[in-house]
Amino acid sequence: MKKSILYGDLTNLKTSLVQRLEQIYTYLVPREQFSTPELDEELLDLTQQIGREIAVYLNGNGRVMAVSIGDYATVDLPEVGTRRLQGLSGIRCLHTHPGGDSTLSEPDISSLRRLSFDFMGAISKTDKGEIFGTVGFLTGDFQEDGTPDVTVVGPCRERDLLRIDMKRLLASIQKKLLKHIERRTGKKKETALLAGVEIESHAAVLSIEDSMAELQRLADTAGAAVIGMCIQRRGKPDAAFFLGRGKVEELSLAIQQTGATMVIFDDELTPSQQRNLTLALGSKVIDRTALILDIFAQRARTKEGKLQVELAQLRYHLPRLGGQGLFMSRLGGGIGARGPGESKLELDRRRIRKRIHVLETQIQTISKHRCLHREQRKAAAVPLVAMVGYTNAGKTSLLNAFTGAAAFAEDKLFATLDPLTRRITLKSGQDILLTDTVGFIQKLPHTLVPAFQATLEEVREADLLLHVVDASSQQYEEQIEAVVRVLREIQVERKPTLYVFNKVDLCVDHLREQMLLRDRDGILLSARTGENLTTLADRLDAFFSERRKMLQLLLPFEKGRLLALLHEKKAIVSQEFLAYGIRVTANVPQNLLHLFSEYVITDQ
Ligand SMILES: Nc1nc2c(ncn2[C@@H]2O[C@H](COP(=O)(O)OP(=O)(O)OP(=O)(O)O)[C@@H](O)[C@H]2O)c(=O)[nH]1
Ligand SMILES: [Mg+2]
Repeated sequence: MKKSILYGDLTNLKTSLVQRLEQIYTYLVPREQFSTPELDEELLDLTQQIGREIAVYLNGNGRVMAVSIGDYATVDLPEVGTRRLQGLSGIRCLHTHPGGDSTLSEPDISSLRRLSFDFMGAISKTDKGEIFGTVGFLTGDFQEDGTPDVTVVGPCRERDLLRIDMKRLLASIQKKLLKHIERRTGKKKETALLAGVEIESHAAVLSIEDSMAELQRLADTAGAAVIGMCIQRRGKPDAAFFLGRGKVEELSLAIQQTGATMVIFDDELTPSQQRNLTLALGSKVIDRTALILDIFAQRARTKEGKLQVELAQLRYHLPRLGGQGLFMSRLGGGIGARGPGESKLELDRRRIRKRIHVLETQIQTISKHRCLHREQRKAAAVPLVAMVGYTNAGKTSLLNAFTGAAAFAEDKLFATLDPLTRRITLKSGQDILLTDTVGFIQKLPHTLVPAFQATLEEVREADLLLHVVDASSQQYEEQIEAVVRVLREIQVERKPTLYVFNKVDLCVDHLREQMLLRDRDGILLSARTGENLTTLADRLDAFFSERRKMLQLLLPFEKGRLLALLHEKKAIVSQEFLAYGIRVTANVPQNLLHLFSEYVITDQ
């Protein structure tokens, strides 16, 4: 089920109109086309009824990503504007003009430039009911001061605009833009085509379109520009080529036309599929796993993180070396060659096995150290709260907002790889440790799950999980589902969990807010604006105080340290110094109980 957020000015709109506006999310536009007559008709009819302009943002698959009402230029879209310096943004903007004039305005042109839209289109209806449109593109050339050149087609009749082959036109603009970037930065940017198979019988959590959109974000995060994609529906993937032969030929042609430097497959390829495809396509072929490994390699920070990534890379590449050794491993590498494992990938199999062994030993040693750390922490009895959640949900931002720490947050997938932990003192005096974790994703390849044991171990140890959800995402249900599945895999799905719906500043729909909380114990907040952060702190406080137990204790005098600990936790209800020790009534936090078990007189 899809949820639809409407952006912008919804004041005084009848429910029936709001519903119709939400239905716009169900429209699909073929990639070759400017728009469809049905979509144009509906947009213009709605515009007439509400007297405001409507803007629709479409992604490369022709799916509607966002709908905004009113002056679209002021809408701060979450997904737009993050792919600068990549050439075109992959986002098309189509909007209506309430009057009969479809000419592009100055602000239209300037947002086209600023956000590198694939195109900026405007449509309007004349008094006679005819639809006219205008569309502006970047040309791929630049003025002397660096301003991108723009060309405008129209105003002309809708049917003439529908004749433009958008796919081809945009591919040629993109090619030009990337050349320009290459000249300016001196770096050749990897350009990628994406390929995916929709398995007919498969009950996937994400639709193939959403899965491909996620793959595109992953590619983007890894630093490759996506210049096209192909999807095939099949009973099952082809054993030798993953795709059908016809599709492989089509891809090969697309590589020649677009000059793409690599193809990224949405699923894990077998070593032989990868080999066959590399030879058939004559270009670099990687899969989702290799792409994620590549991102992990770029972003691992701690020693353990780096070792884990190198280990996963070597394990992934070992069966792929095949008889062709070096040649394949170079072609099969990630985006650019980089990461801790990069130079080592060129070793031969025997040496790779040896290196794997060394890494395993090193990781074991570090993991033992961490155990020790944990033991110390248990003794210090500070409860651990672990933030889990889909990648990009805002976990790191929340940790920052909560602690003022400058942990690394950015609008990329997998910004955090290694667990980051901060100590926080709540109002009641209760200390907690709040730990950030790597984001989960749908289709996280199984082989990578153990590679992130470091993160998962923290989750296993936690007293409470904060499941952070991007409330502004259309796919939030699917994302929750994907996270819960991983939690189940590591057997922690029964841990006490508090849902934190983040980014409510981007949600304008209050019905949606109610829906989010309907059957979950949760809080709506915004790490960005700070809204409701104190509620979260209060909830944490309440959680840990509820988990206390009232005890009567008799502490020997020499256990003054334990008495001090109870004071520090504000746990003491009464205390009395007797001849043979101290009698204490205390509200002892759950996680400290083990320290007092031998001194309990009565528990209530
Ligand atoms: N509007 C808005 N944006 C937010 C909010 N919280 C986070 N963001 C943005 O969302 C993006 C992702 O935030 P991160 O904190 O890096 O997300 P994360 O869950 O740690 O991501 P990974 O480490 O990749 O799993 C960043 O661009 C943040 O600025 C919020 O409350 N409101
Ligand atoms: Mg993060």
